[in-house]
Amino acid sequence: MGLLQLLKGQFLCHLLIFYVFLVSGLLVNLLQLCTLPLWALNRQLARRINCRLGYCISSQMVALLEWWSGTECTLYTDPESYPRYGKENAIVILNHNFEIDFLCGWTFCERFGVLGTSKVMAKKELAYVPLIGWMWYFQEIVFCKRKWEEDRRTVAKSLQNLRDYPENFWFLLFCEGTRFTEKKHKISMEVAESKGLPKLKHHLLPRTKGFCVTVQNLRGTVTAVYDSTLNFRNKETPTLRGVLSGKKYHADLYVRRIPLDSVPEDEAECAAWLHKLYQEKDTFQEGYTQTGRFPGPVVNLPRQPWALLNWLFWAVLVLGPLILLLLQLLQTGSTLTVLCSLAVCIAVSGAVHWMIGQTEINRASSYGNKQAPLNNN
Ligand SMILES: CC/C=C\C/C=C\C/C=C\C/C=C\C/C=C\C/C=C\CCC(=O)SCCNC(=O)CCNC(=O)[C@H](O)C(C)(C)COP(=O)(O)OP(=O)(O)OC[C@H]1O[C@@H](n2cnc3c(N)ncnc32)[C@H](O)[C@@H]1OP(=O)(O)O
Ligand SMILES: CCCCCCCCCCCCCCCCCC(=O)OC[C@@H](O)COP(=O)(O)O
Repeated sequence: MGLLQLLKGQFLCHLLIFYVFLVSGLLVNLLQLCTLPLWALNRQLARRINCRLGYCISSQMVALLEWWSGTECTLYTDPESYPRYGKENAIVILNHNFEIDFLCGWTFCERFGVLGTSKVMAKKELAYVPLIGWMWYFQEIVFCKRKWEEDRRTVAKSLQNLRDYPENFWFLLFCEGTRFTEKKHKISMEVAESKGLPKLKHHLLPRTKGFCVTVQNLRGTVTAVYDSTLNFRNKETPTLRGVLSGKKYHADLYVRRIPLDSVPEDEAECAAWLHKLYQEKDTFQEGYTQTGRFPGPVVNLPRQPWALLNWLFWAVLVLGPLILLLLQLLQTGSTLTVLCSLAVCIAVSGAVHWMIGQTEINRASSYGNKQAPLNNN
C-alpha cells in the first residue's frame, strides 16, 4: 500500500477534510444569507450568485469523489445527444439504489458545467441538514413531504418558480421516492401486482405524481428528459465512508435523451409512460448484471480541475488560521484549553458521522415499508 493510500485511511485526514468542508460551508451559508436583500432588488442576479456559492459547497464533495477516492465515472450515451447535455434545461430520472448515487449525479453535473444550478425534488427532512440543506434553500430546491395532499400545491409552486431561471439547469427526480431495500421492493411489487403492472427486478415501483407534476409545470422550460441508469462495476455497493477513506469505485451511467414533446400531457398517460420507462430501465439493469455494460457507446468525459481548485482555495483559506491556532495552543495553552480543543475535535467528528449517516441506506426512512392506501383520484 502506497503512502498516499495509507494517508487516505487516516482519521486525522478525514477530520481535516471535514473541517474545511464545515468551516467553508458555514461561511458560504452566511454569504448566501447576506444575499437575502438582493432577492427583492435583483432576483436574477441573486440566483446567479447563489449558484456560484452553492458550487463552492457541492463541488467539495465532487472533488472528494473524483480526486480523493479517484472514482471513475463512465458515460454511456448516444454521441448525437451528447453535445446538448449542459446546454439545455432537462429533467433527469435516476434509479435510487446506491448511497452515493446523488454524488455521482453531482459529478456528471460538474462535468457538464451545471453543478451550481443542479436541482432535485428532495424530501423535506434534507432541508435541515446543515450546509447542504441550507445551501439548497437558496438554490431553490423543490422539497416534498412525500404526502401528496400536502405536496401537490407546494411542489407545483416551487416548480413554477423555476420557469424563469436564468441559467441552464438539470432537475433530478428519484421517482422511486426512497432508496431500494429488499423489504421496500417486496411491498412495491405487491402494489405493482395489484395495479396489473409488470414486476421490476432492480427498481422499486416509481411514484408517478412527482414526475407528472414536474412535466406539467416545466413544459416549455425544459426540453428533454434524461433517462439515467446507474450501476457500479464488480457488484460494488459504494458508501460515502468508503469514498472518504479513499476507496476507488467505478460508476457506469447510461443516459438516453428523450424530447419532452414525446411525454404525454394527460396525467394518466404520463403515469403509464413513466411505468413503461422503468420497465425499460429494468431491462438495462438486467443487461448490466449479465454483461457488465450498458447498451450504447461510451463517451469520453474527463474530470475537470475546477472542483479540486475550489477545494484547494478553501483549504488554504481555513486551514491557515487553524494551524496558527494549534501552534499557539501548543505554546501557551493550559491543560483546560487543550482539553477544550479535543472536545471540539470530538464534536466535529460526531458531526461527520451524523451527516454521513444521512446517506446510509440502513438508516433509511420507513417510507415505502408499507403499502400506502390505493388512491382512486
Ligand atoms: C448526462 C448526465 C445525466 C444525468 C446525470 C445524473 C444526475 C444529475 C442531476 C442532478 C443532480 C442534482 C442533485 C443531486 C444531489 C442530491 C440529491 C439528494 C437527495 C434527494 C433525494 C430525495 O430526497 S428522494 C425523496 C424525495 N423525492 C421523491 O419522493 C420524488 C418521487 N416521489 C413522487 O413523485 C411522489 O409522487 C410525491 C413525493 C410527489 C408524493 O408522494 P406520496 O407518497 O404522497 O406519493 P404518491 O401519492 O405518489 O403515492 C401513492 C401512489 O403510490 C402507490 N403506492 C402505494 N404504496 C406504494 C409503494 N410501497 N411503492 C410504490 N407505490 C406505492 C399508490 O398506489 C399510489 O398510486 P397512484 O397510482 O394513485 O399514484
Ligand atoms: C468534501 C468533504 C466531505 C466530507 C464528508 C461530509 C459528509 C457530508 C454528508 C452530506 C450529506 C448530505 C445529504 C445529501 C443527500 C442524501 C441523499 C439521499 O440519498 O437521500 C435519501 C432520500 O433520497 C430518500 O431517503 P430514504 O427514504 O431512502 O431514507
